[in-house]
Parts: sequence; structure tokens; C-alpha cells
Amino acid sequence: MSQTPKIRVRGLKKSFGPKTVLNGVDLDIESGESLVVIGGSGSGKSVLLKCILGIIQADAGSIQIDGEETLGLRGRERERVMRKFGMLFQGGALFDSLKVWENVAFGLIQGRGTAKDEARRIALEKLAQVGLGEAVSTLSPAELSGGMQKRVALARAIATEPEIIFFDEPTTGLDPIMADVINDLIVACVKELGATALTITHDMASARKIANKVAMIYEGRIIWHGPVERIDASGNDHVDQFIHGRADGPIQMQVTRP
Ligand SMILES: Nc1ncnc2c1ncn2[C@@H]1O[C@H](COP(=O)(O)OP(=O)(O)OP(=O)(O)O)[C@@H](O)[C@H]1O
Repeated sequence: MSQTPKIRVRGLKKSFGPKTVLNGVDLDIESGESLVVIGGSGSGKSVLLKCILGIIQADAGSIQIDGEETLGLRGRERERVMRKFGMLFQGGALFDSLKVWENVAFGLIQGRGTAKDEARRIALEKLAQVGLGEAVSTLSPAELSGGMQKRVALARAIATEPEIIFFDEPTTGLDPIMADVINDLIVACVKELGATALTITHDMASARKIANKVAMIYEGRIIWHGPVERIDASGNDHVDQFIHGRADGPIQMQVTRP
């Protein structure tokens, strides 16, 4: 008998006014799996992630975490489920008014009530895990390069040792070498935690490195889902066009010309 998926999404729908973004998304993420969702700009990757996090209210469907329905959860009940999650936001989303270590410790102090000294100790440990020393810990995020900021954001995402981590475009804005360093760190950190990971990206190099499973979203549905090793022989024209970055094919980008 197969085990309950860590995350099970069924028939998920979300529209904004007349615009349907998610039109019946079905997706399972098994415990310990690293799933990367790929898809074009505006295909609904962020909306899907936000629906699972409860930041956006879905219109219909089901989102189960460890077999528990979370779609209608509010207040304390939602907070309880959300404690299972860590998140690395696009752009890092660090607070410039806080020092680096305070950013990393934020969820521990605010969310878990960890004492400040203990939170600082954990923050330094997590910073070391992503290759940042104590000297960096007292700086402001604004004093760091983009790559270092991503490392800090990663240290923050893993600080509470979450069961599930979401990565929103983790390599956006980085040069290819730094992007690869971040990919390696993500793989190492997720493995160390034994966490389940969901990443959204259109960076195929990143997807190949991070994923053991890949799902492609198109026109509001998951049109292909399989092991990353099978992506080059998916037999799906949409996937083929996307991974090779071809303008011609079944996916037509809407380009408005003046
Ligand atoms: N709060 C909102 N109100 C109205 N429309 C929204 C809202 N959030 C997202 N959308 C629309 O939903 C569609 C999907 O957006 P989404 O951000 O999920 O795309 P994406 O796949 O993450 O794209 P990208 O790769 O460019 O980040 C877009 O057309 C966007 O304009």
C-alpha cells in the first residue's frame, strides 16, 4: 500500500475575475521528494504555491497536507499546519532593518518563541551550513551581494527545520555559477533535513539539479508529471518546447506589438 502523500492537490481551481489561472490542478508530492514545477511566465506557478500556503484562497478543490484537508483552515488551525513549512521567497525578502542573524532567527523568535541567545546560536549554525561566517551575521542584508542574500534567505528557510520547504524562483537574478552554488546548497540542505521540497522555476538548469520529480503546468492544469530523468524523453510536445526554449511549438506566447 502506498503511503499518504505529504501534499495532495486535487481539482484545484482559482480565477481572478474572468481570468482562470488554475483549472483543476491535480498533484501529489511524496514525503522526502523534491518536486519542481515548471511552466511559462504567467502560467500560475506562484498562484499554485500561494494557494497551498493559504496566502491565496482557492475557489474549489482540495489541498491535503499529511492527509489533512487545509483548504478551509483559518487562524490557529492554519498556523499549526503552516509550522510545517519553510519558504524561500523570490528576491529573498529579507528585512533590511534587521541584521543578517536576526533575519535567520526571525521565525524562531517570532514563530516558535525561542529565546534570543538560543535563536542566535541556531542562526549562526544555519549560516555556517550555507557557507557564511560569523562576520557576516552582524551585517545588514543591504550590505551583501545577491548570492549572499540568497544564502541568508536559505538559512532562514531551514532555521526552523521545516518538514516542507517551498522555493520560489531560487536562482532568479544570479549568474550561472552562483545559481549552481545555490542549487547545490538547496539540495544539501533539503537532504540534511529530510524535507519535502516544492520549487517553482523556469530555470531548467536549476530544475535538473534540484528535482527528482518535475511537473509542468500549462493552461491551468498539470500536463506532465514524471521523474526528472524522463524529462528529455517525455513524449510531450509542450514539455519539449519548454525545456528547449523554442518560440515555435504548441505553446504560443502572447506578444503584444505596438
Ligand atoms: N492577486 C492577483 N490578482 C489578479 N490576478 C493575479 C493575481 N495573482 C496572479 N494573478 C494572475 O495570475 C496569472 C498567473 O500568475 P503567476 O504569478 O502564478 O504566474 P507564474 O507562473 O508564477 O509566472 P512567472 O514565472 O512570470 O512568475 C497571471 O496572469 C497573473 O496576472
